[in-house]
Amino acid sequence: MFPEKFLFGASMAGFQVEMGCEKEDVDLNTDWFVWVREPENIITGAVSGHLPEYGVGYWRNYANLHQLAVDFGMNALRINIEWSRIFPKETFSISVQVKGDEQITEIGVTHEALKELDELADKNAVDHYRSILKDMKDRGLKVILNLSHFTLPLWIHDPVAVHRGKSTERTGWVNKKTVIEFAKFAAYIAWKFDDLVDMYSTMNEPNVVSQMGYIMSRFGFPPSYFDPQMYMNSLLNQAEAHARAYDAIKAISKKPVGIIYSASVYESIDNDREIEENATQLMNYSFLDMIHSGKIFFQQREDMKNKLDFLGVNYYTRTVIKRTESINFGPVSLDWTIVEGFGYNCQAGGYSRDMKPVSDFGWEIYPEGLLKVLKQMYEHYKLPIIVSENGIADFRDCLRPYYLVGHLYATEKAIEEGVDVAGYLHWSIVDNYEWARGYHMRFGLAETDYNTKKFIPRPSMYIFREIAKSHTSKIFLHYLNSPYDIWRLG
Ligand SMILES: OC[C@@H]1[C@@H](O)[C@H](O)[C@@H](O)c2[nH]c(CCc3ccccc3)c[n+]21
Repeated sequence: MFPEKFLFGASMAGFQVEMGCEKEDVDLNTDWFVWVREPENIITGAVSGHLPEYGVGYWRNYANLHQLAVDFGMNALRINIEWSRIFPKETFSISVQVKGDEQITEIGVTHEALKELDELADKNAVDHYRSILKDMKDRGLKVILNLSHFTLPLWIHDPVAVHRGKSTERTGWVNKKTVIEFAKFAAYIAWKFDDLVDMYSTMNEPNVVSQMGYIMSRFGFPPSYFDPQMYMNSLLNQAEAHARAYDAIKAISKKPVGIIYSASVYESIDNDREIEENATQLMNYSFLDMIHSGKIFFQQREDMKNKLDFLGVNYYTRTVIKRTESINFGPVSLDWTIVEGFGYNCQAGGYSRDMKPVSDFGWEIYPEGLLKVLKQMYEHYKLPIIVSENGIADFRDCLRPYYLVGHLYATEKAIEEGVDVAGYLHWSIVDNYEWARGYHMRFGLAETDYNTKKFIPRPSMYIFREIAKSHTSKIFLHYLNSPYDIWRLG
């Protein structure tokens, strides 16, 4: 059974759902807004050519989406506040007390600084986000507020300039100054919204931002510039930014503050335990260790430890690896590589090499991996966990019922085996703008009609409601495993 207070909900991101109704709802001031319409990216196929301003329209029709959540058994939603909407212009001029330069160990945002930030802030955006969060609360939904979800204000990041190798100050998370500006933003959000927030997350998937930005530079994420040193700097700066934002929020709020991290389970094709441990350490633990134990690779930083009250774990599928001759790039060296035909690397709409079904996105259905990763993460950090993203791109909703039951069962089983899981947030409640893939990928429990902005619940959404109401996934186990024999969770 799921605990009485278990959070059943969904996650969303501002850039992926807000725009779509009126012209004035469009936020022109982010790196992603510019990136997805950059001609080079569209012509080369790096991005879909779809534009976010034709999307869900949540900025205007948030009440419908919140009511849909309530109607289908949800008691929580995760959304983020777009930094660029609150501060469309730079905040460098606001002075705060900063200790350290190479290593920023403390940032003091005084009340004076908050009032000055209030002068710069877009008051309509502040008020509008307050209406959105208040509407969630009024309908009995818990508010899980994330601050940064992939997008950065254009005054922080010029993705095309970086992509072209041009010299610019606006290098996003690679620039140390971004740590200070993010701490100001975090303090301001806590100051203006704390009465409407139940839990904070500082950022979504810092590891993905760095990996897709500076290593996997052919997957359409800004700035798609292969540079291992920039990869490392962006990771380290995001870890420091999290720690300073954690302190800034805690100076104002008593609510829990965590981070949302993209995790996978790393399985060797030939039972090579050593490379599984190496991959898990590098990909799942190395970033989070920085803000949990203060371990920055081989250095200890007291100002970075104990900066997590909970962990948001985003899990979609596994990663199968095999040993290789060590590959050294910059500060990182790998003795493993990813094997095609499993996990994220399958043929869309087909089957994995283990004959497990694969989504429209080419991701293998592997709920066993969620059970494993929840147990690994809890064993390693002993922190409360929320499954903050889990879902499948499946326009026809023919795989999602199996995916949903399998992963909710994995979550329920983890709880029964002693893991402190406080919630499950599906990705996502409605179809939305899928970054470099635009509207092609449909992750919604409900289908989005992008013409009418109506949401049509898919069959899976009724399954979600029954599980949320009965507080167990076991009512569906018998019906939703055998045809595909997807999982053996024991
Ligand atoms: O791709 C589905 C979702 C995105 O829509 C979310 O914004 C993002 O938080 C998120 N992360 C992941 C797993 C890592 C990943 C990110 C982007 C592309 C491919 C894999 C999947 N998703």
